[in-house]
Amino acid sequence: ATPGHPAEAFGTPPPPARGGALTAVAKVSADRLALADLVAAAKYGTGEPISDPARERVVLDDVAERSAARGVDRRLATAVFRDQIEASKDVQRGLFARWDRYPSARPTRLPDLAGEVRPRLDRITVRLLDGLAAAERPRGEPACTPRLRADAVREAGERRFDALHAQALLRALPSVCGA
Ligand SMILES: C=C(O[C@@H]1C=C(C(=O)O)C=C[C@H]1O)C(=O)O
Repeated sequence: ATPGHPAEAFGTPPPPARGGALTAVAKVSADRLALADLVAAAKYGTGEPISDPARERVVLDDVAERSAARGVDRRLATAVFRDQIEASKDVQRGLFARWDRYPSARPTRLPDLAGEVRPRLDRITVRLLDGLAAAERPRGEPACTPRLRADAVREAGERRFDALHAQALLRALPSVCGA
């Protein structure tokens, strides 16, 4: 404690440390959301739908199986990934609308959805589940929601996310705290 520092003197708790388990969850979620740009680019102009329920089923089945192996509550894990998926689709819809309107902003490369992008998403699944396992304690604390929101806002700022991605990142996270 710094003698004479008013906050210390009155026992005000210090601000939450950065780099904690919830911060890591926000970072992995931002990594996943950044991939939505590649997903959108892989689908745009191909007739491939933004929403693919069969693929979502594969993702959620994978999550259910892997969560059990890590001791992460299966319903929690599934709820978190449902939010991740909705957030990804928000970004994809936003990008499609942008590209319809501004042809010069359209992607110049057609990424390979099955061969490149989905395998990258699958690797993030593992990281996010590990993150949820590591964040078990802070997830149950009352400060979870405000801390995670603050982490998401900071993460969006550091990555120079636009409003579309920043909103989607907030959309991706509430279920982490059981909301
Ligand atoms: C990311 C994709 O788009 C959507 C979002 C998904 C996800 O976030 O995992 C899965 C299926 C699609 O509904 C995809 O098709 O792979």
